[in-house]
Amino acid sequence: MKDEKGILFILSGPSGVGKGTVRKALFERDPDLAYSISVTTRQAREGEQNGVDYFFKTKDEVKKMIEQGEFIEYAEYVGNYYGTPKAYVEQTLEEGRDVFLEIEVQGALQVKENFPEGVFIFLFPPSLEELKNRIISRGTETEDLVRNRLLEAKKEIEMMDAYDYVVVNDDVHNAVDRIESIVVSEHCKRERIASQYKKALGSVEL
Ligand SMILES: Nc1nc2c(ncn2[C@@H]2O[C@H](COP(=O)(O)OP(=O)(O)O)[C@@H](O)[C@H]2O)c(=O)[nH]1
Ligand SMILES: Nc1ncnc2c1ncn2[C@@H]1O[C@H](COP(=O)(O)OP(=O)(O)O)[C@@H](O)[C@H]1O
Repeated sequence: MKDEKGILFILSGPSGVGKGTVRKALFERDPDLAYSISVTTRQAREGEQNGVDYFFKTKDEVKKMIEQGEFIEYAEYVGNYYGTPKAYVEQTLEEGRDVFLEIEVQGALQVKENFPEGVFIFLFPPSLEELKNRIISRGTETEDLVRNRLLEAKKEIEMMDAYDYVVVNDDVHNAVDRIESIVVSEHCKRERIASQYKKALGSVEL
């Protein structure tokens, strides 16, 4: 086990902005990062796997988990529940690994209350028009749901001042570069690197 706890990063932003795409590209580059798999009541999309993309549960199962305090945060989003299981996040941070949450804005604001030391990153679309194109091109939503998600997106963008960082997702590689820089600077800020050097200095005889 490492001496220091990992850092909790919260990647948030409107549906369709590219959170999933950017997070997957980031994890390919940095396999030491840990991803917290959320629980949801929504239907699995084609190709999605239980326990990989989400833990797919019924409404009753999720309500029970809420009652038993098993979530760090949860939110109802376009008719479904989404929540972050507490045990995995706490245990993984204790082990000294950085954990990423990929969640919508209401949930991110709840995390801020319970984990103020978390690092909050808002992924921003190059434009609302491009956001709409991305939701449509993904082809997972009906016309009504696209509209609901865009209405939600407008409200979510208004909340971006509550975040520590705003990253524009114009290009996936650029967005991942920016997020990697944030991870490095947060580690420097917490002097984890400096404290390792201090220990090494202490062992040198002058
Ligand atoms: N609050 C909260 N939001 C989540 C969680 N997991 C996923 N979400 C968000 O819920 C929204 C809808 O997710 P999903 O149905 O998978 O659609 P997509 O992200 O637009 O592909 C997205 O903004 C997700 O980031 C969670 O555990 N808690
Ligand atoms: N930088 C980008 N440029 C162009 N298309 C993108 C970019 N990032 C993501 N996309 C596309 O936008 C759509 C929505 O991305 P997704 O990762 O599912 O978003 P979210 O998880 O935020 O809902 C997908 O079709 C994805 O391939």
